[in-house]
Amino acid sequence: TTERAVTEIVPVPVEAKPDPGANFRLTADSVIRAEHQAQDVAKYLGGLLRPATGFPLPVVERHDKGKRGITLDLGDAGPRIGDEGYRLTVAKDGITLRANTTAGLFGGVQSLRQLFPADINKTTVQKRDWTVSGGKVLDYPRFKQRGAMLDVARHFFTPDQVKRYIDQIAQYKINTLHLHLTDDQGWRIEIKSWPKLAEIGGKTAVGGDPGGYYTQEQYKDIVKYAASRHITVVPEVDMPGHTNAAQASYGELNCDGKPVPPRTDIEVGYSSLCIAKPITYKFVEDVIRELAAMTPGPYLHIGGDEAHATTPADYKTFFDKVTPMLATYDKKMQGWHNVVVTNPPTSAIPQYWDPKNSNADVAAAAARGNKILMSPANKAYLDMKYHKDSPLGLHWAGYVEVKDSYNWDPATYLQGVTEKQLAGVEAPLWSETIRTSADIEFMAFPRLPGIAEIGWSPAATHNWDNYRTRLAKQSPIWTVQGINFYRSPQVDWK
Ligand SMILES: CC1=[NH+][C@H]2[C@@H](O1)O[C@H](CO)[C@@H](O)[C@@H]2O
Repeated sequence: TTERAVTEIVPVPVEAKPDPGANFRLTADSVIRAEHQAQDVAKYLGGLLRPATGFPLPVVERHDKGKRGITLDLGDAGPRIGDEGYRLTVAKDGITLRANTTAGLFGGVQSLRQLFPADINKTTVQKRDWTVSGGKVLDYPRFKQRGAMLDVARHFFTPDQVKRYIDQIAQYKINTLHLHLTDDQGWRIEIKSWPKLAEIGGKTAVGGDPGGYYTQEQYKDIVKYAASRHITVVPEVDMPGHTNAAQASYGELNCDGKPVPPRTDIEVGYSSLCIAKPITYKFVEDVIRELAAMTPGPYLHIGGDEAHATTPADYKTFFDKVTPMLATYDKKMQGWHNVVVTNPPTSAIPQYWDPKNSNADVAAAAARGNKILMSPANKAYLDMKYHKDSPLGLHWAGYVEVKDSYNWDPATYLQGVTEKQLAGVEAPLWSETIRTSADIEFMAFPRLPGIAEIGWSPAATHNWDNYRTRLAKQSPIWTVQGINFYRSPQVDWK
Protein backbone atom coordinates (compact mmCIF):
# COMPACT_ATOMS: atom_id res chain seq x y z
CA THR A 1 0.00 0.00 0.00
CA THR A 2 0.98 3.64 -0.21
CA GLU A 3 1.30 6.21 2.60
CA ARG A 4 -1.63 8.39 1.55
CA ALA A 5 -4.57 7.63 -0.75
CA VAL A 6 -6.31 10.26 -2.87
CA THR A 7 -9.05 10.40 -0.20
CA GLU A 8 -6.44 11.41 2.40
CA ILE A 9 -5.16 14.57 0.72
CA VAL A 10 -5.18 17.72 2.92
CA PRO A 11 -7.20 19.84 2.15
CA VAL A 12 -9.65 17.03 1.39
CA PRO A 13 -10.76 17.16 -2.29
CA VAL A 14 -14.32 17.70 -3.52
CA GLU A 15 -14.32 14.24 -5.12
CA ALA A 16 -11.68 11.51 -4.73
CA LYS A 17 -11.92 7.89 -5.83
CA PRO A 18 -8.98 5.66 -4.82
CA ASP A 19 -7.93 2.81 -7.09
CA PRO A 20 -5.06 0.81 -5.57
CA GLY A 21 -4.96 -1.26 -8.75
CA ALA A 22 -4.00 1.90 -10.60
CA ASN A 23 -0.93 2.86 -8.56
CA PHE A 24 1.71 4.43 -10.79
CA ARG A 25 5.43 3.76 -10.51
CA LEU A 26 7.70 6.65 -11.37
CA THR A 27 10.91 5.33 -12.91
CA ALA A 28 14.24 6.58 -14.25
CA ASP A 29 12.81 6.97 -17.74
CA SER A 30 9.66 8.80 -16.70
CA VAL A 31 9.05 12.19 -18.28
CA ILE A 32 7.03 15.28 -17.42
CA ARG A 33 4.96 16.24 -20.46
CA ALA A 34 3.63 19.77 -20.67
CA GLU A 35 2.54 22.27 -23.25
CA HIS A 36 4.30 25.57 -23.44
CA GLN A 37 2.16 27.60 -21.03
CA ALA A 38 2.48 24.87 -18.37
CA GLN A 39 6.28 24.78 -18.50
CA ASP A 40 6.75 26.74 -15.25
CA VAL A 41 4.60 24.28 -13.30
CA ALA A 42 6.35 21.37 -15.04
CA LYS A 43 9.77 22.73 -14.04
CA TYR A 44 8.53 23.30 -10.46
CA LEU A 45 7.23 19.71 -10.36
CA GLY A 46 10.53 18.40 -11.70
CA GLY A 47 12.31 20.38 -9.00
CA LEU A 48 10.19 18.65 -6.36
CA LEU A 49 10.74 15.10 -7.66
CA ARG A 50 14.35 15.00 -8.89
CA PRO A 51 16.39 15.37 -5.65
CA ALA A 52 15.04 12.27 -3.85
CA THR A 53 14.55 10.07 -6.93
CA GLY A 54 17.70 11.03 -8.80
CA PHE A 55 15.65 10.61 -12.00
CA PRO A 56 16.27 13.06 -14.88
CA LEU A 57 12.50 13.61 -15.37
CA PRO A 58 12.95 15.72 -18.51
CA VAL A 59 10.18 18.18 -19.32
CA VAL A 60 9.09 17.27 -22.85
CA GLU A 61 6.64 18.79 -25.34
CA ARG A 62 2.94 17.92 -25.08
CA HIS A 63 2.92 16.03 -28.37
CA ASP A 64 5.87 13.85 -27.42
CA LYS A 65 3.81 10.71 -26.84
CA GLY A 66 6.92 8.62 -26.28
CA LYS A 67 7.56 7.71 -22.72
CA ARG A 68 5.29 7.27 -19.71
CA GLY A 69 5.13 9.84 -16.98
CA ILE A 70 3.21 12.86 -15.77
CA THR A 71 1.19 14.96 -18.24
CA LEU A 72 0.13 18.50 -17.42
CA ASP A 73 -2.82 19.69 -19.54
CA LEU A 74 -4.00 23.26 -19.62
CA GLY A 75 -7.59 24.14 -20.56
CA ASP A 76 -10.95 22.37 -21.04
CA ALA A 77 -11.15 21.21 -17.43
CA GLY A 78 -14.79 22.35 -17.33
CA PRO A 79 -16.71 25.14 -15.54
CA ARG A 80 -16.93 23.33 -12.17
CA ILE A 81 -13.15 23.42 -11.94
CA GLY A 82 -13.06 27.22 -12.21
CA ASP A 83 -9.74 29.04 -12.07
CA GLU A 84 -8.10 27.22 -9.16
CA GLY A 85 -9.45 23.68 -9.49
CA TYR A 86 -7.94 20.62 -11.20
CA ARG A 87 -8.62 17.07 -12.34
CA LEU A 88 -5.98 14.47 -11.38
CA THR A 89 -5.87 10.89 -12.65
CA VAL A 90 -3.22 8.47 -11.39
CA ALA A 91 -3.26 5.29 -13.48
CA LYS A 92 -0.85 2.40 -14.07
CA ASP A 93 0.28 3.83 -17.39
CA GLY A 94 0.68 7.45 -16.31
CA ILE A 95 -0.48 10.49 -14.38
CA THR A 96 -2.58 13.24 -15.93
CA LEU A 97 -3.27 16.60 -14.35
CA ARG A 98 -5.70 18.94 -16.10
CA ALA A 99 -6.76 22.48 -15.08
CA ASN A 100 -8.11 25.66 -16.66
CA THR A 101 -5.17 27.73 -15.36
CA THR A 102 -1.57 27.29 -14.21
CA ALA A 103 -2.78 28.10 -10.68
CA GLY A 104 -5.05 25.06 -10.93
CA LEU A 105 -2.15 22.91 -12.17
CA PHE A 106 -0.02 24.20 -9.28
CA GLY A 107 -2.72 23.22 -6.78
CA GLY A 108 -3.00 19.82 -8.41
CA VAL A 109 0.76 19.38 -8.00
CA GLN A 110 0.36 20.01 -4.25
CA SER A 111 -2.17 17.17 -4.12
CA LEU A 112 -0.03 14.90 -6.32
CA ARG A 113 3.08 15.31 -4.16
CA GLN A 114 1.09 14.03 -1.14
CA LEU A 115 0.41 10.77 -3.04
CA PHE A 116 4.14 9.99 -3.12
CA PRO A 117 5.94 8.47 -0.11
CA ALA A 118 7.09 11.23 2.29
CA ASP A 119 10.67 10.34 1.26
CA ILE A 120 10.00 12.28 -1.96
CA ASN A 121 10.74 15.40 0.09
CA LYS A 122 14.29 14.25 0.85
CA THR A 123 17.10 16.25 -0.71
CA THR A 124 19.40 13.28 -1.37
CA VAL A 125 18.81 10.27 -3.65
CA GLN A 126 16.89 7.44 -1.97
CA LYS A 127 17.18 3.93 -3.45
CA ARG A 128 13.54 2.81 -3.29
CA ASP A 129 10.32 2.40 -5.26
CA TRP A 130 8.43 5.56 -6.05
CA THR A 131 4.83 4.36 -6.09
CA VAL A 132 2.07 6.95 -6.40
CA SER A 133 -1.42 6.18 -5.04
CA GLY A 134 -3.83 5.38 -7.87
CA GLY A 135 -7.24 6.98 -8.39
CA LYS A 136 -9.11 10.01 -9.60
CA VAL A 137 -9.54 13.48 -8.05
CA LEU A 138 -11.83 16.33 -9.04
CA ASP A 139 -11.22 19.42 -6.91
CA TYR A 140 -11.79 23.16 -6.55
CA PRO A 141 -11.87 25.64 -3.65
CA ARG A 142 -14.83 26.73 -1.52
CA PHE A 143 -13.44 30.24 -0.84
CA LYS A 144 -11.45 32.52 -3.11
CA GLN A 145 -9.14 33.93 -0.45
CA ARG A 146 -7.19 31.46 1.71
CA GLY A 147 -4.49 33.34 3.57
CA ALA A 148 -1.70 33.23 6.10
CA MET A 149 -0.44 36.40 7.81
CA LEU A 150 3.09 36.78 9.14
CA ASP A 151 3.80 39.63 11.57
CA VAL A 152 7.33 40.71 10.59
CA ALA A 153 7.07 43.89 12.71
CA ARG A 154 7.19 42.61 16.30
CA HIS A 155 10.04 40.35 15.24
CA PHE A 156 11.79 40.61 11.87
CA PHE A 157 12.11 37.59 9.58
CA THR A 158 14.64 37.50 6.74
CA PRO A 159 13.53 37.02 3.12
CA ASP A 160 14.76 33.41 3.32
CA GLN A 161 12.64 32.76 6.43
CA VAL A 162 9.61 34.24 4.65
CA LYS A 163 10.30 32.11 1.55
CA ARG A 164 10.53 28.98 3.73
CA TYR A 165 7.08 29.80 5.15
CA ILE A 166 5.77 30.48 1.62
CA ASP A 167 6.85 26.99 0.52
CA GLN A 168 5.21 25.45 3.60
CA ILE A 169 1.83 27.18 3.20
CA ALA A 170 1.77 26.58 -0.59
CA GLN A 171 1.57 22.84 0.15
CA TYR A 172 -1.93 23.41 1.54
CA LYS A 173 -3.22 25.57 -1.33
CA ILE A 174 -2.97 28.84 0.61
CA ASN A 175 -3.05 31.57 -2.05
CA THR A 176 -2.50 34.80 -0.05
CA LEU A 177 0.38 35.94 2.16
CA HIS A 178 -0.50 38.98 4.28
CA LEU A 179 2.72 40.62 5.52
CA HIS A 180 2.17 42.79 8.62
CA LEU A 181 5.05 45.15 7.77
CA THR A 182 4.65 47.95 10.31
CA ASP A 183 3.67 48.29 13.97
CA ASP A 184 4.68 50.04 17.19
CA GLN A 185 7.87 48.01 17.55
CA GLY A 186 9.11 48.02 13.95
CA TRP A 187 8.83 49.50 10.45
CA ARG A 188 10.08 46.78 8.07
CA ILE A 189 9.79 48.17 4.54
CA GLU A 190 12.06 50.75 2.85
CA ILE A 191 10.14 53.88 1.78
CA LYS A 192 12.51 55.98 -0.33
CA SER A 193 10.72 59.29 0.28
CA TRP A 194 10.86 58.71 4.08
CA PRO A 195 14.19 56.85 4.56
CA LYS A 196 14.28 57.05 8.37
CA LEU A 197 11.12 54.88 8.60
CA ALA A 198 13.19 51.76 7.91
CA GLU A 199 16.58 53.09 9.04
CA ILE A 200 15.32 54.10 12.49
CA GLY A 201 11.94 52.35 12.66
CA GLY A 202 13.56 49.08 11.57
CA LYS A 203 16.35 49.14 14.17
CA THR A 204 14.81 47.16 17.01
CA ALA A 205 12.16 44.54 17.79
CA VAL A 206 10.14 43.24 20.74
CA GLY A 207 12.30 42.55 23.79
CA GLY A 208 15.18 44.54 22.25
CA ASP A 209 15.81 41.70 19.77
CA PRO A 210 17.64 42.53 16.52
CA GLY A 211 15.55 44.48 14.03
CA GLY A 212 15.81 44.62 10.24
CA TYR A 213 13.82 45.64 7.22
CA TYR A 214 13.24 44.74 3.57
CA THR A 215 14.78 46.96 0.93
CA GLN A 216 12.38 47.54 -1.94
CA GLU A 217 14.41 45.07 -4.00
CA GLN A 218 14.12 42.41 -1.28
CA TYR A 219 10.37 43.03 -0.97
CA LYS A 220 9.91 42.70 -4.74
CA ASP A 221 11.91 39.46 -4.64
CA ILE A 222 9.63 38.07 -1.92
CA VAL A 223 6.56 39.08 -3.98
CA LYS A 224 8.03 37.35 -7.04
CA TYR A 225 8.83 34.19 -5.08
CA ALA A 226 5.31 34.09 -3.66
CA ALA A 227 3.88 34.55 -7.17
CA SER A 228 5.95 31.57 -8.37
CA ARG A 229 3.99 29.58 -5.73
CA HIS A 230 0.72 31.18 -6.92
CA ILE A 231 0.52 33.21 -3.73
CA THR A 232 -0.48 36.90 -3.80
CA VAL A 233 1.18 39.19 -1.25
CA VAL A 234 -1.07 41.62 0.66
CA PRO A 235 1.22 44.13 2.42
CA GLU A 236 -0.06 45.88 5.55
CA VAL A 237 0.92 49.27 6.90
CA ASP A 238 -1.14 49.53 10.08
CA MET A 239 -2.74 52.96 10.64
CA PRO A 240 -3.78 55.26 12.34
CA GLY A 241 -2.86 53.19 15.44
CA HIS A 242 0.12 50.86 15.91
CA THR A 243 2.38 53.66 14.56
CA ASN A 244 5.03 54.16 17.24
CA ALA A 245 7.93 53.01 15.00
CA ALA A 246 7.02 55.63 12.37
CA GLN A 247 6.59 58.31 15.01
CA ALA A 248 9.92 57.40 16.59
CA SER A 249 11.51 57.92 13.16
CA TYR A 250 10.02 61.32 12.28
CA GLY A 251 9.23 63.97 14.91
CA GLU A 252 6.95 65.79 12.45
CA LEU A 253 4.57 62.82 12.51
CA ASN A 254 3.75 63.63 16.15
CA CYS A 255 1.37 66.43 17.11
CA ASP A 256 4.08 68.06 19.29
CA GLY A 257 6.74 67.68 16.52
CA LYS A 258 8.99 65.53 18.73
CA PRO A 259 9.90 61.91 17.94
CA VAL A 260 8.57 59.41 20.51
CA PRO A 261 10.90 56.85 22.12
CA PRO A 262 11.10 53.47 20.36
CA ARG A 263 8.98 50.75 22.02
CA THR A 264 10.03 47.12 22.53
CA ASP A 265 7.21 46.00 24.85
CA ILE A 266 4.00 44.36 23.61
CA GLU A 267 1.36 46.85 24.74
CA VAL A 268 -1.21 47.90 22.13
CA GLY A 269 -3.54 50.88 21.62
CA TYR A 270 -1.32 53.74 22.84
CA SER A 271 -0.17 55.26 19.53
CA SER A 272 -1.92 57.37 16.89
CA LEU A 273 -0.85 59.40 13.90
CA CYS A 274 -1.57 63.12 14.32
CA ILE A 275 -4.92 63.38 12.53
CA ALA A 276 -4.99 67.19 12.47
CA LYS A 277 -1.60 67.69 10.73
CA PRO A 278 -1.49 67.91 6.89
CA ILE A 279 1.95 66.23 6.84
CA THR A 280 0.32 63.05 8.14
CA TYR A 281 -1.52 62.68 4.83
CA LYS A 282 1.58 63.44 2.75
CA PHE A 283 3.30 60.66 4.72
CA VAL A 284 0.41 58.23 4.21
CA GLU A 285 0.11 58.99 0.50
CA ASP A 286 3.89 58.62 -0.05
CA VAL A 287 3.83 55.26 1.74
CA ILE A 288 0.77 54.03 -0.19
CA ARG A 289 2.22 55.21 -3.51
CA GLU A 290 5.57 53.45 -3.02
CA LEU A 291 3.97 50.28 -1.61
CA ALA A 292 1.42 50.11 -4.44
CA ALA A 293 4.18 50.52 -7.03
CA MET A 294 5.96 47.39 -5.81
CA THR A 295 2.85 45.30 -5.08
CA PRO A 296 1.27 43.65 -8.16
CA GLY A 297 -1.62 42.22 -6.10
CA PRO A 298 -4.95 44.10 -6.08
CA TYR A 299 -5.06 44.76 -2.30
CA LEU A 300 -3.23 46.91 0.25
CA HIS A 301 -4.04 46.33 3.94
CA ILE A 302 -4.31 49.63 5.86
CA GLY A 303 -4.72 48.16 9.33
CA GLY A 304 -7.19 50.23 11.36
CA ASP A 305 -7.17 48.01 14.48
CA GLU A 306 -7.00 49.15 18.11
CA ALA A 307 -6.88 52.87 17.39
CA HIS A 308 -7.68 53.55 21.05
CA ALA A 309 -5.56 56.73 21.03
CA THR A 310 -7.57 58.15 18.11
CA THR A 311 -11.00 59.62 18.78
CA PRO A 312 -13.86 58.05 16.79
CA ALA A 313 -14.34 61.37 14.96
CA ASP A 314 -10.61 61.55 14.09
CA TYR A 315 -10.67 57.90 13.01
CA LYS A 316 -13.39 58.72 10.48
CA THR A 317 -11.58 61.88 9.36
CA PHE A 318 -8.42 59.84 8.79
CA PHE A 319 -10.14 57.24 6.62
CA ASP A 320 -12.17 59.85 4.75
CA LYS A 321 -8.80 61.24 3.56
CA VAL A 322 -6.85 57.98 3.23
CA THR A 323 -9.32 55.49 1.70
CA PRO A 324 -9.50 57.40 -1.64
CA MET A 325 -5.68 57.28 -1.84
CA LEU A 326 -5.81 53.52 -2.37
CA ALA A 327 -8.02 53.94 -5.42
CA THR A 328 -5.66 56.67 -6.70
CA TYR A 329 -2.93 54.04 -6.85
CA ASP A 330 -5.25 51.34 -8.29
CA LYS A 331 -5.44 49.28 -5.14
CA LYS A 332 -8.42 47.95 -3.19
CA MET A 333 -8.53 48.13 0.58
CA GLN A 334 -8.21 45.42 3.19
CA GLY A 335 -8.39 46.38 6.83
CA TRP A 336 -9.08 44.92 10.26
CA HIS A 337 -12.84 44.85 10.69
CA ASN A 338 -12.78 48.03 12.81
CA VAL A 339 -12.66 49.99 9.54
CA VAL A 340 -16.32 49.18 8.81
CA VAL A 341 -17.36 52.27 10.83
CA THR A 342 -15.79 54.41 8.09
CA ASN A 343 -18.19 52.99 5.46
CA PRO A 344 -15.44 51.84 3.08
CA PRO A 345 -16.12 51.08 -0.62
CA THR A 346 -17.87 47.73 -1.15
CA SER A 347 -14.67 46.50 -2.83
CA ALA A 348 -12.97 46.75 0.59
CA ILE A 349 -12.47 43.52 2.54
CA PRO A 350 -12.88 43.90 6.34
CA GLN A 351 -10.86 41.22 8.17
CA TYR A 352 -12.82 39.91 11.17
CA TRP A 353 -10.58 39.16 14.17
CA ASP A 354 -12.64 39.61 17.34
CA PRO A 355 -13.39 36.34 19.19
CA LYS A 356 -17.00 37.51 19.74
CA ASN A 357 -19.37 35.96 17.21
CA SER A 358 -21.71 38.90 16.87
CA ASN A 359 -20.85 42.33 15.52
CA ALA A 360 -23.69 44.41 14.08
CA ASP A 361 -21.29 46.82 12.34
CA VAL A 362 -19.62 44.00 10.44
CA ALA A 363 -22.96 42.39 9.54
CA ALA A 364 -24.11 45.79 8.27
CA ALA A 365 -20.98 46.10 6.11
CA ALA A 366 -21.65 42.62 4.72
CA ALA A 367 -25.20 43.69 3.96
CA ARG A 368 -23.79 46.71 2.10
CA GLY A 369 -21.74 44.35 -0.04
CA ASN A 370 -18.34 44.12 1.68
CA LYS A 371 -16.90 40.60 1.57
CA ILE A 372 -15.62 39.58 5.01
CA LEU A 373 -12.29 37.79 5.54
CA MET A 374 -12.63 35.53 8.59
CA SER A 375 -9.78 35.38 11.14
CA PRO A 376 -11.52 34.99 14.54
CA ALA A 377 -8.74 35.03 17.15
CA ASN A 378 -10.16 32.10 19.13
CA LYS A 379 -10.03 29.89 16.01
CA ALA A 380 -7.58 31.24 13.42
CA TYR A 381 -4.88 33.10 15.37
CA LEU A 382 -1.77 30.90 15.16
CA ASP A 383 -0.12 32.91 17.96
CA MET A 384 -2.64 31.63 20.51
CA LYS A 385 -1.09 29.14 22.94
CA TYR A 386 -2.24 25.52 22.39
CA HIS A 387 -2.65 25.11 26.16
CA LYS A 388 -1.56 26.93 29.32
CA ASP A 389 1.94 25.37 29.29
CA SER A 390 2.68 26.17 25.63
CA PRO A 391 6.20 27.70 25.50
CA LEU A 392 5.24 30.27 22.83
CA GLY A 393 2.27 32.46 22.04
CA LEU A 394 -0.32 34.61 23.80
CA HIS A 395 -3.67 33.62 25.27
CA TRP A 396 -5.84 36.73 25.37
CA ALA A 397 -8.37 34.96 23.11
CA GLY A 398 -8.07 31.68 24.99
CA TYR A 399 -6.16 28.44 24.43
CA VAL A 400 -6.56 27.06 20.90
CA GLU A 401 -5.75 23.37 20.46
CA VAL A 402 -5.72 21.74 17.02
CA LYS A 403 -9.36 20.64 17.28
CA ASP A 404 -10.55 24.12 18.39
CA SER A 405 -8.83 25.63 15.36
CA TYR A 406 -10.44 23.11 12.98
CA ASN A 407 -13.91 22.78 14.43
CA TRP A 408 -15.69 25.88 13.14
CA ASP A 409 -17.41 27.11 9.99
CA PRO A 410 -16.71 30.64 8.76
CA ALA A 411 -20.15 30.65 7.12
CA THR A 412 -21.93 30.38 10.47
CA TYR A 413 -19.39 31.90 12.89
CA LEU A 414 -20.58 35.51 12.67
CA GLN A 415 -24.27 36.35 13.16
CA GLY A 416 -25.67 38.00 10.05
CA VAL A 417 -22.75 37.05 7.82
CA THR A 418 -23.40 34.14 5.48
CA GLU A 419 -21.27 32.09 3.07
CA LYS A 420 -21.90 34.33 0.04
CA GLN A 421 -20.72 37.37 2.03
CA LEU A 422 -17.29 35.88 2.79
CA ALA A 423 -14.03 36.56 0.95
CA GLY A 424 -12.48 33.58 2.69
CA VAL A 425 -10.30 32.77 5.70
CA GLU A 426 -6.86 33.78 6.93
CA ALA A 427 -4.61 32.49 9.73
CA PRO A 428 -2.60 35.36 11.32
CA LEU A 429 0.64 34.61 13.17
CA TRP A 430 1.54 37.57 15.39
CA SER A 431 5.20 37.48 16.44
CA GLU A 432 5.47 39.01 19.93
CA THR A 433 6.84 35.66 21.16
CA ILE A 434 7.99 34.21 17.80
CA ARG A 435 11.65 34.64 16.74
CA THR A 436 12.77 31.78 14.50
CA SER A 437 11.47 29.56 11.69
CA ALA A 438 11.19 26.75 14.24
CA ASP A 439 8.94 29.04 16.34
CA ILE A 440 6.79 29.85 13.28
CA GLU A 441 6.46 26.16 12.46
CA PHE A 442 5.58 25.17 16.03
CA MET A 443 2.59 27.53 15.96
CA ALA A 444 1.57 27.05 12.32
CA PHE A 445 1.78 23.26 12.26
CA PRO A 446 -0.62 21.58 12.62
CA ARG A 447 -3.17 24.42 12.81
CA LEU A 448 -2.45 26.12 9.44
CA PRO A 449 -3.41 23.03 7.38
CA GLY A 450 -6.72 22.99 9.28
CA ILE A 451 -7.48 26.60 8.34
CA ALA A 452 -6.39 25.80 4.79
CA GLU A 453 -8.87 22.90 4.70
CA ILE A 454 -11.65 25.17 6.02
CA GLY A 455 -10.84 27.59 3.21
CA TRP A 456 -10.62 24.99 0.44
CA SER A 457 -12.81 21.92 1.12
CA PRO A 458 -16.62 21.69 0.91
CA ALA A 459 -18.39 22.37 4.23
CA ALA A 460 -20.01 18.92 3.95
CA THR A 461 -16.59 17.25 4.26
CA HIS A 462 -15.87 19.02 7.54
CA ASN A 463 -15.37 16.30 10.17
CA TRP A 464 -12.79 16.27 12.97
CA ASP A 465 -12.56 12.45 13.24
CA ASN A 466 -11.85 12.14 9.52
CA TYR A 467 -9.52 15.14 9.48
CA ARG A 468 -7.41 14.09 12.49
CA THR A 469 -6.62 10.77 10.73
CA ARG A 470 -5.57 12.57 7.54
CA LEU A 471 -3.62 15.11 9.57
CA ALA A 472 -1.66 12.33 11.29
CA LYS A 473 -0.58 11.08 7.84
CA GLN A 474 0.85 14.50 6.96
CA SER A 475 3.42 14.31 9.76
CA PRO A 476 5.90 12.02 7.94
CA ILE A 477 6.09 14.78 5.29
CA TRP A 478 6.77 17.44 7.93
CA THR A 479 9.40 15.25 9.58
CA VAL A 480 11.27 14.85 6.29
CA GLN A 481 10.93 18.59 5.56
CA GLY A 482 12.28 19.47 9.01
CA ILE A 483 9.10 21.27 10.05
CA ASN A 484 9.10 21.71 13.84
CA PHE A 485 5.43 20.83 14.39
CA TYR A 486 3.55 20.57 17.70
CA ARG A 487 2.70 16.92 18.44
CA SER A 488 -0.78 17.60 19.77
CA PRO A 489 -2.13 14.80 22.02
CA GLN A 490 -5.37 15.10 20.02
CA VAL A 491 -3.76 13.37 17.01
CA ASP A 492 -2.31 9.82 16.66
CA TRP A 493 0.83 10.96 14.83
CA LYS A 494 2.40 8.54 12.34
C1 LIG B 1 -5.85 42.72 14.72
C2 LIG B 1 -5.13 42.59 16.03
N1 LIG B 1 -4.53 43.57 16.67
C3 LIG B 1 -3.83 43.02 17.81
C4 LIG B 1 -4.66 41.73 18.04
O1 LIG B 1 -5.04 41.39 16.69
O2 LIG B 1 -3.98 40.68 18.70
C5 LIG B 1 -2.64 40.40 18.28
C6 LIG B 1 -2.04 39.31 19.17
O3 LIG B 1 -2.84 38.14 19.15
C7 LIG B 1 -1.78 41.67 18.35
O4 LIG B 1 -0.44 41.37 17.98
C8 LIG B 1 -2.39 42.71 17.42
O5 LIG B 1 -1.60 43.91 17.47
